[in-house]
Parts: sequence; C-alpha cells; structure tokens
Amino acid sequence: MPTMLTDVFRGHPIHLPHSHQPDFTSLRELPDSYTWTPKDDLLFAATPSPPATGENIPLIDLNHPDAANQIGHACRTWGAFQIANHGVSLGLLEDIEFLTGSLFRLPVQRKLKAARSETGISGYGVARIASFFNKQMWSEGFTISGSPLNDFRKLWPQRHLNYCDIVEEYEEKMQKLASKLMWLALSSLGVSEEDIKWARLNSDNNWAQAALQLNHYPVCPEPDRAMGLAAHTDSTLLTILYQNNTAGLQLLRDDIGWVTVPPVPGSLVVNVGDLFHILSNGLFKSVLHRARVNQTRSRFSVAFLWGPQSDTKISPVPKLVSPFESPLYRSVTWTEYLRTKATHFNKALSMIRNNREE
Ligand SMILES: C=C1C[C@]23C[C@@]1(O)CC[C@H]2[C@@]12CCC[C@@](C)(C(=O)O1)[C@H]2[C@@H]3C(=O)O
Ligand SMILES: O=C(O)CCC(=O)C(=O)O
Ligand SMILES: [Fe+2]
Repeated sequence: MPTMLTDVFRGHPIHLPHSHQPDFTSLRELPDSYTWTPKDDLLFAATPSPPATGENIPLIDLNHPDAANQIGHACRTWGAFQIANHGVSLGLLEDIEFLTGSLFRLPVQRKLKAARSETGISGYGVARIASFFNKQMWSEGFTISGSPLNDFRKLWPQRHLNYCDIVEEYEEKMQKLASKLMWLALSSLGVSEEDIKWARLNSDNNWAQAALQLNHYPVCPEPDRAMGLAAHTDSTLLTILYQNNTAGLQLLRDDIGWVTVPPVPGSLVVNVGDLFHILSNGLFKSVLHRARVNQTRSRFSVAFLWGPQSDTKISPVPKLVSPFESPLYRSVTWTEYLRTKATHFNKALSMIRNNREE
C-alpha cells in the first residue's frame, strides 16, 4: 500500500513546541528566543533587503501566446514567477484569505485544540523546519492534507462545513492550475507527456497529492531582527502561493541576494520545488525563499504544496540527461523525499545526488 501524504510522518515523530507559542499581540519587545543573528541562520543577512538592483521576479500573463517559454525561462533563472490571468476567481481568493484570517484570529487555546501531532502532517503549529533552528520564527501555521473536517469542527463547531467547501474548491482549482503550469514549463524544454509516461504525471489530474499550508505572520515590534519563516526550499514539484496585499516573501538570487516579491493584487506566486528540480535534471531551480515580517501589518499567505502520488518515482527526464553523463539525481518518491527532508533539511537534495566523475 502506498503511503498517503497524511501518513508520511507516522513512525517519524518530530517534537515541535506548539504549546509554547506566545500571544504575539501582547509582546512589545522581541524576546531573545525570537531574535535572529547571522549565527542562527547563515543566510540571515546575505544582503541588505530590499536589494538596490531593482531586479524583479517575472509577472507572466497566462493568456500570452509565449507563456510557456516565459515560464520555462523563469524556472531556469529565478525558480519562481508570478502569474496573472490564472483563471482562479478573485472571489475564491478572497474566500481563502477570509478563512485564513478567521482561523488565526481565534484564541490560541481554540487553535491548540487542532494542534498538529508529533507524527501528523495536518493541524495548527509552528513550521516543521523549526526543529532545525535555535531561534523561534515569528509566525504560526496550519497545514491541511486530506479532509480538514475533523480539525475544522474543533475550530468552528458551527461553521466548519462552509469552510471545508472553500478548501475543497480551492484545492481543486489549484490542482488543475499546478498541472497546467508543470506541462507548460516542461514543454519549454521539449518534454511531452509521451516522454515521461513512466512517471504517470499525465494531465488527468487524478495522480497528484497536495498539502495546503496557511501561514500567519503577526505584526512584529522589531522586524529587522525577527524571522517569519526561515530560508528553505519546498519539497514539491511546484508550490502556488497566495499572499495578502502585504510584502514579506523573499527569494534568494545567487548574484543579487534576497529579493522581495512585491504583492500584485489578484496574482499568484509560483515556485519550483525540489522534485521539479530533480525531474528537470537540475535545469529548473528549486529556489531558496523565506518570509520576513513587518511592524505595521500582519501578513497571511496560503501555500498549495503540490507533488506526485506517493508511490510515483521521480527521476531526471532521460531526454534532459546528456548521453555522456549520468543523471544528476537518483529516483525518489515524494514520501521518501519528505522523510529525508524531515531529517536532513537543506542537505536532502545532496543526499540523493549521484556522484559524478569530474
Ligand atoms: C507536504 C509538505 C511540504 C512541507 C512539509 C509538508 O509535510 C507539509 C508542510 C510543508 C511545509 C510548509 C512550510 C515550509 C516547509 C519547508 C515546512 O516546514 O512545512 C514545507 C514542507 C516542504 O516543502 O518540505
Ligand atoms: O509566506 C510566504 O510568503 C512563504 C510561505 C512558504 O514558503 C511556505 O509555506 O512554504
Ligand atoms: Fe516555502
């Protein structure tokens, strides 16, 4: 039996201090445990932010006839892009933003009723990657994988069914969009469905798995010394992020440093995850990103983390591997990769990399 995403961490417990979550609104000063220095994260001060160069992440109109090539170029250079005319209605984006806001505005004791367990994937708590850092992040999260019914019933005894409908519709639309984006990006490399039949990544939409990560970054008394979500790559094929109209997401570009993604109302941010980097034999960049916080506005984001069915082996597309070299990576399922990431964090990719003779 393939492991469902909901069971990925069964037998792989991780201890995260959800219950020590402070009441962010009452803090007038940044506690020491929330104060970050370059010692706590080597990338903390990679460059001043925002950078002076004015380089911006591409905004791609999905109705543009050259959208596939623009997406391919963005995946190779930035590992991310924003999209307009994506077909997801403004009403649905507003609904998911409303749901996210009302979830995080609940009293902390209520949120803790749906706390993520040590071996679970779904529920309320700090980011999974928190265990790799000495300092706490200035954020709270809620992960949905599979039906949110049980958790939502605990959070909103009266209104949970409405909210479940919103999540279901949002996931359905995101699933279709993610599949479309993947095929557009692959087509820019000359890869067709026929070329990777073995991976069962066909566009019938029934093969994928996903998690929805709701993030809240409260107003922070000392944003320059705090970290909303520390630098990481996603384990996904693709991640589609909706951010409310408040800046905070930053991408790391090798030669520039941290670049802030400006919120464009109604648009969505897409980033390449580790599995797409593997599938493209390293051509698409799994971009390091993080979230910073600010002193005046609280920020919400909703990440749709999208990957293959759990028993699907992902490996570099043979067409993209030179006949004189071995593929850059060994094959791996999403389950195997998530477990490797849960133990080795940012070393996970290098652990499945093939050693090549130079
Ligand atoms: C499917 C998943 C990807 C994710 C781990 C998870 O099991 C559910 C949450 C996801 C998330 C969201 C915030 C950043 C991240 C690194 C984390 O700690 O939890 C990602 C994980 C990932 O992409 O590896
Ligand atoms: O909130 C953001 O801008 C980033 C969120 C993110 O990276 C994630 O949920 O994986
Ligand atoms: Fe992320």
